[in-house]
Amino acid sequence: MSAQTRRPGPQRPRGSNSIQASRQVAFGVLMAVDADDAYANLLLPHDIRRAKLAQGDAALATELCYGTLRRRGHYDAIIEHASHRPIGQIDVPVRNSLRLGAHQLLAMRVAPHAAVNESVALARKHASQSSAGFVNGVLRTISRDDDETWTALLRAGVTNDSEALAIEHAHPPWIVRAFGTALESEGRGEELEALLAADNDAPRVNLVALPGEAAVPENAEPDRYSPVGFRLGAGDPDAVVGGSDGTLRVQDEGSQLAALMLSRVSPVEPGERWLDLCAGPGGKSALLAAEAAIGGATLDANEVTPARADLVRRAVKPFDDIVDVHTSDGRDVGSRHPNTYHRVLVDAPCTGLGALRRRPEARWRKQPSDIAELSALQAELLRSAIDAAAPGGTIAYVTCSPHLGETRAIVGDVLRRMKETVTAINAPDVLRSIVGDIDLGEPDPTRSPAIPNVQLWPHRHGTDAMYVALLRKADF
Ligand SMILES: C[S@@+](CC[C@H](N)C(=O)[O-])C[C@H]1O[C@@H](n2cnc3c(N)ncnc32)[C@H](O)[C@@H]1O
Repeated sequence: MSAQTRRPGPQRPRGSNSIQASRQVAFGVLMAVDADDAYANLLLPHDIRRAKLAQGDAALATELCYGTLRRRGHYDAIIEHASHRPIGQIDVPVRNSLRLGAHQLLAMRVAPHAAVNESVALARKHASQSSAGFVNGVLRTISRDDDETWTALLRAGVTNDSEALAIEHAHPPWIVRAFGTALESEGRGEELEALLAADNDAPRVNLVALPGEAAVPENAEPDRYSPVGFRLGAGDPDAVVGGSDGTLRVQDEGSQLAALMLSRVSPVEPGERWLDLCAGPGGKSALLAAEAAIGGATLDANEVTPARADLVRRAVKPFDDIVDVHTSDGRDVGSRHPNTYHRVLVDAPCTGLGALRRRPEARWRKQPSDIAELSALQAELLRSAIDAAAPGGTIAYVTCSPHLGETRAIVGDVLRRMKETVTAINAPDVLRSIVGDIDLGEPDPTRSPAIPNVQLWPHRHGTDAMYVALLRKADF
């Protein structure tokens, strides 16, 4: 790692030039995300433990880090304005000191002198004495106005609505447009602002109690929709999960519903064979395995990346008598095992645009070009899943993205090209049979074929923006 990208070490004693441990940890993660493409949600908990932060300091480090990363593009635009320099021309440690300072000045109730002084100290320590003066000057300029005023200033430079929303809600404009298009396709374009705002709220930790193995704890708050999901009112989720032998797991409610829509689409016949084509790290495999065990079915869980296949093995450990884990390219599974499986899940690799609220930096990393690359793979995996399905079998196509290029475009194309082989099952009806009443968008009647799919949304359902389509293979 170069001197420019060096990450700060653990907690240091405080002094006139010292930096509070929470800021040190947050800054280290910002640096690793910027310079080494690290994932904040994986690195931050590790660094908090390493620095032995007490609970309050850990919460502060989390807000500093996630808050700064979520609004990074917004702060960059303000920094460029205040410094008259493109963000890409500011050294990595200097720009991250500035971002951290900007977040404290504009979005947190931190005393301005503390926000400025600690960012200056970070720049002095991780860059140079001269950069400390630059950071001081830029942050003092930023501190003269509040976030509302800066936002109005940035907005004054744009003329179209999606760019204005992008500035206000700190999302890249192309993502705002993609979300707008997806909502409009359900006749819900007016919900765009609520969706963008929901992406900026950290989600509460959601858990699943694997059916047949564990019950929702009595003191827990049951999920709004998932019959096996819950949240903890108090208590440490890690401790609850750790003490459960793998039968209580952290899992978004939307992911639970996607797995249950496949396992409960029809009564399970003993001896059924199920396939999870893209299983890593194994969250849905674990829930499918629990459901399979109850119904007398077996599960093949496939994952192309060996390290992620190991995570699947760990996730399905309570069910190792009925689950086999394989490490194949899912695109080959259909030709190798044609007409074999009664239920197939394709939880396709996707942009993850539906889970931006839990991956703070992700929105700034994604590119529109990711869609074209992924959609070719998604289509191949879905075709392989259809080949692998037994006659009369069910295929669930799932993405954690609402981008129409990854959802309806893929399913619509398959339905058109393979209309002799597959038909769409009414997914909203299947979901309602599991959860009761739920407010879902209507399929757009102007699109052909109209696909009765399910699109969940953070702002409406409190879940990740999970997409589910169910297909039935013809019974030749
Ligand atoms: C969205 S994730 C699946 C999440 C998983 N179902 C869960 O709930 O934990 C997609 C997975 O597909 C895997 N993958 C990517 N390309 C693949 C391929 N060609 N064949 C099989 N798996 C693939 C990725 O490594 C990733 O683990």
